[in-house]
Amino acid sequence: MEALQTNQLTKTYGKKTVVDSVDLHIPQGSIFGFLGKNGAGKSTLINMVTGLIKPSSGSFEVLGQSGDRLESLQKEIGVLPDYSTFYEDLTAFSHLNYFQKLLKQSLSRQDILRVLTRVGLEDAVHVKVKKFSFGMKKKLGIAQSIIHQPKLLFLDEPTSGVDANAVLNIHSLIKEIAVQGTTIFLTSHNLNEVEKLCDEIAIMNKGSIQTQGTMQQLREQYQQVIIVHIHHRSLSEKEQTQLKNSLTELTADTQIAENTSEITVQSNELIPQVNKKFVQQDIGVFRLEVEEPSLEEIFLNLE
Ligand SMILES: Nc1ncnc2c1ncn2[C@@H]1O[C@H](COP(=O)(O)OP(=O)(O)OP(=O)(O)O)[C@@H](O)[C@H]1O
Repeated sequence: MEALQTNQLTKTYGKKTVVDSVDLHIPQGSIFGFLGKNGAGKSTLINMVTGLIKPSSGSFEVLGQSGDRLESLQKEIGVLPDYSTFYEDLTAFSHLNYFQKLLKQSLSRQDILRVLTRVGLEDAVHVKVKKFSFGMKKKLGIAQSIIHQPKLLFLDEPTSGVDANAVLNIHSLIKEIAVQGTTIFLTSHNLNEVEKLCDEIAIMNKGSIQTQGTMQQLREQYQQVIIVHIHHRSLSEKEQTQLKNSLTELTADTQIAENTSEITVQSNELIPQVNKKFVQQDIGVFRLEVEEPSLEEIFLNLE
């Protein structure tokens, strides 16, 4: 069973198709990263699969149940929307307490305090939400989305607007929740965050899924060249020229220098052959580092 599956899911507004025949398969227990430029259709897709808006066509299943019967699954799903609204006159504690009762949970005072501590709001338990900063509201939104220990958690931009320390805390919280078996659907414009946290990534563009896979699969699919940094023994100018000449047929670009050289090749298979050229010329290699493209580079090169 998959945590979420969409089949040709589509949403149109008038003549504009903002989500176009999307097929997504999200395995249970994964941290799934969902990316796309502003206006790509991410929130619209999330709003459909969390029951906020109705699809124009297509279908979806959440935790093995048809999307038509989403009400029965509300206790299994947690959502941190792109902007949360709160009862400003309630304290953080009262807010969560009210919310857990809405979800028909029976959490003790200690349970609620534990959740507030987990998101880093232990010093604001009795502070009214209207006095909260943006980052504190974000943390309260996360607390609200996890209070009932959902099996599937949608986090839309969980770290935007929070300070660096809180970002790290939220990242460890996300990993911890995933280890406990919750599937996480993470939308973020922070590509480093997605690269660091997610098992699988989908990139949406103009309503369609442009690409989907693990970071390694995306690298293989979109990597245009591979840059290898080779740290070697000191080379004389003559040796540098000889080495450069011997590498011409293997490499797209070579930057040979006295102690470290940068070799650009078209595929991974060429790396051992490059290494062999060093060995043949009796050039000891101390370290060989392969530079991999970041998700940011892949994302920026798409389209
Ligand atoms: N209720 C609506 N009526 C008409 N058009 C809408 C409606 N909601 C969204 N859209 C349009 O659908 C497109 C996708 O919007 P959506 O909010 O899903 O994008 P997004 O990928 O979440 O963007 P962002 O990263 O900025 O949050 C946009 O062009 C938006 O203007």
